[in-house]
Order: sequence, then C-alpha cells, then structure tokens
Amino acid sequence: MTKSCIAVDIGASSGRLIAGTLEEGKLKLNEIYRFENKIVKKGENFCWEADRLFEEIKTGIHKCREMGIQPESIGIDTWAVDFLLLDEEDKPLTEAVSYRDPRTDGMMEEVFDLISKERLYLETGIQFQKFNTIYQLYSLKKNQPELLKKAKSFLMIPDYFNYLLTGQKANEYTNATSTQLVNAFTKKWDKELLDILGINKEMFHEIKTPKTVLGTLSEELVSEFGFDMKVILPATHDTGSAVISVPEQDKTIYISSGTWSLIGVENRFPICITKALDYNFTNEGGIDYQYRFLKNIMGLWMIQEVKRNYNDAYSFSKLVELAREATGFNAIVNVNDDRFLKPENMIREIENYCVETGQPVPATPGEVAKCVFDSLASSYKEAVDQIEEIFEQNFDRINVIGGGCQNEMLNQLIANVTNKEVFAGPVEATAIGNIAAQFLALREIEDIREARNMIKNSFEVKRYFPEQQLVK
Ligand SMILES: Nc1ncnc2c1ncn2[C@@H]1O[C@H](COP(=O)(O)OP(=O)(O)O)[C@@H](O)[C@H]1O
Ligand SMILES: C[C@H](O)[C@H](O)[C@@H](O)C(=O)COP(=O)(O)O
Ligand SMILES: [Mg+2]
Repeated sequence: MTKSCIAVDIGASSGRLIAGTLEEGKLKLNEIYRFENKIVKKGENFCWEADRLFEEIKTGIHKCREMGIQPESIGIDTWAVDFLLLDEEDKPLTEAVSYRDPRTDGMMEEVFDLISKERLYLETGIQFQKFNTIYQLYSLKKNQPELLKKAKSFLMIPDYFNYLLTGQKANEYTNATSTQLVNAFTKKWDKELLDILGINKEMFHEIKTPKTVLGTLSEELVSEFGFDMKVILPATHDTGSAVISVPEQDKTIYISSGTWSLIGVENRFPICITKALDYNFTNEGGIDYQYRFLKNIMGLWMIQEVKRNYNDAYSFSKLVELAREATGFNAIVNVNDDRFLKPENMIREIENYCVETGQPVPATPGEVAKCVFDSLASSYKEAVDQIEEIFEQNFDRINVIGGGCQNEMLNQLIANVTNKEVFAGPVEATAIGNIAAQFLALREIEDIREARNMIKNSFEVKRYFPEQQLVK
C-alpha cells in the first residue's frame, strides 16, 4: 500500500495539512485541510492562538481518516523564533507571544551591552532581527524574572505541538538556530552565551536534527484518531523545509515568498565575515547540517496588511491586476524599515513614508499595491547584489517558491530588476520539503539529491525572462 506522509505547514498567514505519496517516481500532493493563522491581542501582547492551531492540526488528522488516508507519519513546521515556556508540571507559563510584539523594543541594544554585536555574530552567524528569541527571552528576564525562574522547558512552536502529539520534548535544529542562541560551529546551545545573558540553560532540550523519528502518538490521541503514526521531525523551521524543495540549487538564489521573503542560497559552511554582518545575512541551519545563508525581507506581509486595511474588498489576484494598471505610478519604500513590522495601518504608513521622502503618494489600491511590489523587487535586487558580492560569483537564476510565486507581476518585476531568469514554483514548497524529510527518514528516498530530482520532476515551474524595458 502506498505510504502517505502528512505535512503540517503553518505559516504566519495560513496553515495547511497536505498528504504526500510517492507514485511512479513522482511526489503527489493531496491537500487535506487549510485554516487561517493570525496574530491576536491577548492582554498586553500580540500572540498566536496556539491552542486553536493545535485543534486545527487535530481537525486535519481527523479528516485524513474521513478521506481513507492512513498516514505513515506526520511532520510539523511553522514560522521561526517564537516559543512557549512550560513549568515543572509541563503547563504553559506563557502565551505563544508573536515576534511582532513590541516587548523586544530596545532589547537588542541592551544585549549588546553584555556581548558585542560582532562577537554575537561570530559565534552564532544569525542575522539581527529585533524579534529573535534571544531578545524575547532577555525581555522576559528583565520584565518577568519570576516567570523565567519557573520555566523548566523551552519549546519552540513546532516543538510544542510535537510534545502535545507525543509527550516527547526536544528542540529541532533548524528552528533552534533561528533563536540566535545556537553556536554556528558546535551546532549546540551556546551555554557561554546563555550564562552571559543570565538565562537558565537547563530549560533547553537536546537539539535533534531533521529526519529524526521523535516518537508516535500518545495513547489518548490514538484512541481519539483511531490510528497511530510516527511523528517525524522535518526541518521544523518552515523556511528550512522550503529550501529542501528548491528544484534548482546550482548557481540559484531562492526566494521563499510568503508572509516573509527569505532570500538566499544553500551553503556548506557558515559565513560570519564582517560584510555578511554589515549586510545582515543569517546562517540558519538546514537539513544535513547545510547552512541557509539568507536574509529576511519584510515580504508579502505588506500586501496582506494592505488587503486587510481595505477590509478584504480585493483578492490578492485583484490587487495584482490593479497594480498592473497603475503603470504611471512610481515610488519605492524601504520595506525593511521597522515601521512596517506592525503598523496601525499599513497604507497610511506607506503614504507617510512617501511624503517624508518627497515621492509621489499612492492614492488608489492599484498604486499602493504597485508601490509594495516595486519596493519588494527593489529590496530583492539589493540582496542579490550583496549575495554575489559576498560569494564573488554571479548566480544564473532566481527560484521563487511559496505562495508568493503565484504573483506573476512580482515574478516579472524580479526578472526585470535583477536581469536574471526567474523560476516560479512550487507553491507548496514548504510542505513538499517537509514531506521529503519524512520519506528520507522512512528510507523511502535515499538522499537529498534523489529527493530534489524527484521534486523537480513532480512540479511545474513557470519561467520568466527579463523584458527589454521595465514593467511600469
Ligand atoms: N493568486 C495569487 N496571486 C498573487 N499572490 C498570491 C496569490 N495567492 C497567494 N498569494 C500570495 O501568497 C501569500 C501567502 O503565501 P504563503 O506561502 O501561503 O504564506 P505563509 O506561509 O507565510 O502563510 C499571500 O500573502 C499573497 O501575497
Ligand atoms: C520571524 C521569522 O523570520 C519568520 O518565521 C521566517 O523565518 C519565516 O520562516 C516566515 O515564514 P512564512 O511562511 O510565515 O513567511
Ligand atoms: Mg510559509
């Protein structure tokens, strides 16, 4: 009987359960369930609805049974950096506070008083994002020290869901590296760094790598679902799973395009040189101890917020259509400015930026959308130039993966501003990489090379070539 592996991919805007099977050398996907993910205010904090998300995961597993799917295994991946702390009775001490919460404002600068930015980068190789786990924990140490003292378990979001499924507590490697608390060379928790920060080392668990079979379902869940299955660790950082499925690796820069845009390359060793620090690139962990040399760009979060500001009156494809029609409008914002991380109103923030910089101010939904897409493409171009400068080589193509690869205008803009061929797809790259890791763990696929060849033969990739003149 064909084995099915279930990928649970929860990004910042939506979650999905997708079943994967291997049929005649190809990977077939079957979407089982999709649900919304969003940030909500809980008390003083912006939080994720961790309990609801786990219920959604269970709903998706029940739907497997309704669809006659008997999964061999399940693997969970989500966004990075965020976590829960459990007490000695394994009860959550904290909400799943979001990286967009302002509790980390100013924390990075305070940490630099304890350890220099340069040393922190040399040891961890991780980009400086004010919401990194290190700064979230430092904020707790400063403002809720009693809570931190009670913490016996640090679990990142996928770790926590894995614990609820199996009772096993572990920290998965690719996501642990996003905390900026893992040493880039030892690949272990950096205990010296934790001592410098005054954060208790004991609450961190053993770091386990992708393809680890963590366990099986708890007895309670087996009786609830009516079947058992293995719980396997994919690259539980969603971008880590997405990168596994990039069909074109050779001389290719990937853009994992979802709520965030993660632009980078896969590399065999960490690059912690000053230029990488200055350009704020990261060396997050990948499968088989590869490194994901990449940088965060604000991403399609901006158009998600624009869509929300218009009370969802326009679909994403309608906003692209309106942007195409706004041909005469040109204004570029610095998408990575912290002002766009969680503004009250994204449209107003973009308007204010254009006024402050003496640029035309967008006045229609099409002009606002075009400003977002032009600005993202401009930021991608800057990152591509920086990557080629650091690697001292040209890259032939850019592979856009994730939901954002459906934005045909943006794909063409990327080709035009970078003057490179753009491959677009697969859309569900993260889930595909998650499933590939499970089949690797089950020995259904031999190695990553075979997995990538199979992925390349299984999914359509659209191609875009630089036009003679930019799309205006
Ligand atoms: N039909 C479409 N046309 C253009 N863009 C789209 C379309 N469908 C989805 N998108 C883009 O994909 C994004 C979601 O990508 P996804 O990878 O699912 O995000 P995440 O994993 O962060 O939740 C949306 O914010 C939107 O900008
Ligand atoms: C906050 C992190 O940088 C973020 O999680 C990023 O690493 C990421 O993976 C985002 O994935 P999305 O699918 O939510 O864009
Ligand atoms: Mg995603």
